[in-house]
Amino acid sequence: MKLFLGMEEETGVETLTILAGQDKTGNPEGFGRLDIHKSEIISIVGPTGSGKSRLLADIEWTAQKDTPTQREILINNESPDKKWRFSSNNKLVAQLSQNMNFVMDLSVKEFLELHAKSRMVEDVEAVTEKIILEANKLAGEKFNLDTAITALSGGQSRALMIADTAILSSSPIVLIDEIENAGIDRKKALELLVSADKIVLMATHDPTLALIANKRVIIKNGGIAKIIKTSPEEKEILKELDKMDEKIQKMRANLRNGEILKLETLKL
Ligand SMILES: Nc1ncnc2c1ncn2[C@@H]1O[C@H](COP(=O)(O)OP(=O)(O)OP(=O)(O)O)[C@@H](O)[C@H]1O
Repeated sequence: MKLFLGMEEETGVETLTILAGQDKTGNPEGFGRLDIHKSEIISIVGPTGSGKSRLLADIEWTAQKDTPTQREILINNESPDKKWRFSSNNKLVAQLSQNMNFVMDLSVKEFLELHAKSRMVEDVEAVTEKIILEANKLAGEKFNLDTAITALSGGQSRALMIADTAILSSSPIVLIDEIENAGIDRKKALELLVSADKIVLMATHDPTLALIANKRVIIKNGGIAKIIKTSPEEKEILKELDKMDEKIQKMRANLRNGEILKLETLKL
């Protein structure tokens, strides 16, 4: 990717491996190992309290049988270097969640420039413009470089963070905890992250998101009960769900613009 030229990028993570541990009762998990590759999306599903966030936390901490689940995380087939655990500059994992607020008094431009400079980007201007372009593709209402980051809406902040993570962050792994109501185009957000060679793990209950992944991890009682490959039939279902989603999005936009909803929108 052109934008990465000249940056001390290349974190070199090809695979993330999860080696099975135990569930809350101490029984072994229902799988042996899971290898996840660059540009792959894995979804994580399971009831409330079943352990989805715990799995994300195990990955973030690169667990070495030292968490309640006894799982082990490998990077490129090896026990990860300590640098991933303790470096703030070279983080393995970027987290995206529903709650994202800025507290600094900066414009979007100043914020992105600061980050770009810290990443030693050569053409700061081109990169900041690219991020805002991509962020505006994800957000409902457009914003510009002069907008104060504290003035961004929840959806705009998340759009900005996702575009920033995809384009500027060196973290090869992105963990997403429930972005159902994030007020952004979630599908485009995932496409953007995956096109930047990230490994994406996403806890979700939304079928239009869960089925984008080629595999989904089923969590029960604190353990991975099984790993399901998304079937061709499910991919067909996803296409239909996307059509429904498009109609819902259209009506959402109509509502936002103060329009009266029309039955014909359903027939599009
Ligand atoms: N294998 C395990 N052994 C022991 N404790 C576990 C295990 N897995 C999860 N837990 C604990 O169970 C609790 C609930 O797990 P967690 O918060 O990950 O659930 P969740 O699926 O993310 O829930 P929600 O959907 O409500 O966010 C946490 O305190 C977590 O540390």
